[in-house]
Amino acid sequence: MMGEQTREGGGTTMPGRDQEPRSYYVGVDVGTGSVRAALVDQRGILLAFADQPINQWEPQFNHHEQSSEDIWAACCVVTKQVVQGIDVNQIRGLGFDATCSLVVLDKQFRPLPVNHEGDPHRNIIMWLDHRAVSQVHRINETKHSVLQCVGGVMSVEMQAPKLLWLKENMRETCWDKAGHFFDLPDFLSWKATGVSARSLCSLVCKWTYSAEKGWDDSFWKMIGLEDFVADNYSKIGNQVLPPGASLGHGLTPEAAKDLGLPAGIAVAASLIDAHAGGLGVIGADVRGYGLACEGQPVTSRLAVICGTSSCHMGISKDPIFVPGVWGPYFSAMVPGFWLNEGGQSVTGKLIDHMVQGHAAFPELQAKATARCQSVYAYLNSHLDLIKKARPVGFLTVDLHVWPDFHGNRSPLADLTLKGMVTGLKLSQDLDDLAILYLATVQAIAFGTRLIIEAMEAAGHSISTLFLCGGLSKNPLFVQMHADITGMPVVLSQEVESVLVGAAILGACASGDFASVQEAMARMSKVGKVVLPRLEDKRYYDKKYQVFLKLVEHQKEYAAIMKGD
Ligand SMILES: Nc1ncnc2c1ncn2[C@@H]1O[C@H](COP(=O)(O)OP(=O)(O)O)[C@@H](O)[C@H]1O
Ligand SMILES: O=C(CO)[C@H](O)[C@H](O)COP(=O)(O)O
Repeated sequence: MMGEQTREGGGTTMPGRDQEPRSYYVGVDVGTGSVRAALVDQRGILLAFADQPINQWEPQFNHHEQSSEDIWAACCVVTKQVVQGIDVNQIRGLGFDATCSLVVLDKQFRPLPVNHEGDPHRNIIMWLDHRAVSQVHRINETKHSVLQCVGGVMSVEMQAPKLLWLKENMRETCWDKAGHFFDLPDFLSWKATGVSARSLCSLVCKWTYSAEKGWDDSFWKMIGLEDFVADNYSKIGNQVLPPGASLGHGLTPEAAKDLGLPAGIAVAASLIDAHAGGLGVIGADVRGYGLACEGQPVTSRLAVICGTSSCHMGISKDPIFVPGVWGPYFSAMVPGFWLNEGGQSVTGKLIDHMVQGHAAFPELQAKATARCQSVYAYLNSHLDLIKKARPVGFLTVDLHVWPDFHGNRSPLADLTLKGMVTGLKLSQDLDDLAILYLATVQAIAFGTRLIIEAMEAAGHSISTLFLCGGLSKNPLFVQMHADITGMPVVLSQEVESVLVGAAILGACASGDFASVQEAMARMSKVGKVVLPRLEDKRYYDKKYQVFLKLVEHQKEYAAIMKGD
């Protein structure tokens, strides 16, 4: 399935027909399920958008793989689409963001298999791959000081355990032959420019690099990856640049041909996708919306990027250590600020799983198709029908979900946790599916509340949420986040704000803006504010109490089963 849409930008007609000469930037966003590109102008207006799904393989449970060649080919398709019909000489810069997946290449930069089947096409261990459980346990047992900067506990989704897994499980076929391990955003900028410098964002957030102290030799030696120290980190990056910095001589002629762009245009050091979403939303001018954050520093804003997973990005002037929340990471998103990143590993993926796995899903699909609606739009209108006079959220008074079907990333940092549902009945009709969907959406919002409470207990002071990503297109998801956290939710003028973030990188690399902060202020804009229904607070406070009991009970069950 391929979607493409172009639309008018802020009162203009089509790109290129403006009276004023314009500068354009191309943003490319590689999410878990698809690659998207946008043509964006210097005001942050999206003039063209295209997307294309990408392949994923799950050869075994908890093993998730992708192909870097497949992803690059999709980047080329969508980029060519968004620049069709414009004068490409007006394109000033290109920025990439991507999921934090691990790309493995040999010494000649060719893909190497990360699987026992030996399929070299599948050379990416995806971020949500949980194959390295034993490795991450051993890494955490070292209690090395670098763990303080990942919330005290390293996640199995980070790169060090995956690298150790490759060394321990695929020594001859992968480890010994490998020449380059890239985070996916850095692979893309290398592919575009031939420059293998890594972004500070990926190395700091997923590889234990410190913006102030660099690599810590003792960590790599302690976990059994001393190989990297011996060759001065050449395989994982010994040249590091801030996101938005211009790379080498810009786009190479070969990549320019692939992407349909002029050779030599500026290409930026990239960002992880959640961080690009953060740049796309967090700096917007909120004057005139009556929001508390208008009179508060930018540190009162929490960007929540909700796609396959949700990432909760909070910034601070001084480092804040939040148990179970990644960071503090210096300058990994907004330069000069510390970043804490909370997260839920599966959110969009969980909603899809619950809906698609239900017995009434074929009926839902047929009815939604008949109305030319997405299944989510259909479910939302179905909930509106069955709620009668009550607020929709009250339909789940006796149905509760714990959402950690893929472990808990934050703030419990426990990959052994599982999903829970309580309140099931014998019915399996469409009403039942709609209410289960609602309870799942609510559970994800309660997870966000738990993360915010952990961040506030450690010193953050958050008043406003800025949502983006695929799930922010779902009005029920947005309203539940407002109601359950009690905070207003700001949605950007551009729905595809992650792409605005990627374009901000391209704009910075082009030199058109003096700083990331300046580009953020000019290019991110408020579209809509969704206020919490404070009258429902008591109900959600009670449901939150149940939510917390669920995990308490899950731990008790595990303890009972472990006992003699
Ligand atoms: N129009 C929509 N309405 C409701 N939910 C949506 C819509 N579009 C996407 N989603 C949800 O968003 C998730 C994907 O978000 P997306 O940002 O595209 O993910 P990723 O960046 O991880 O590829 C899906 O799992 C789906 O649940
Ligand atoms: O770890 C992350 C960011 O640090 C993200 O969860 C990961 O990159 C996947 O993102 P998405 O859900 O948008 O596909």
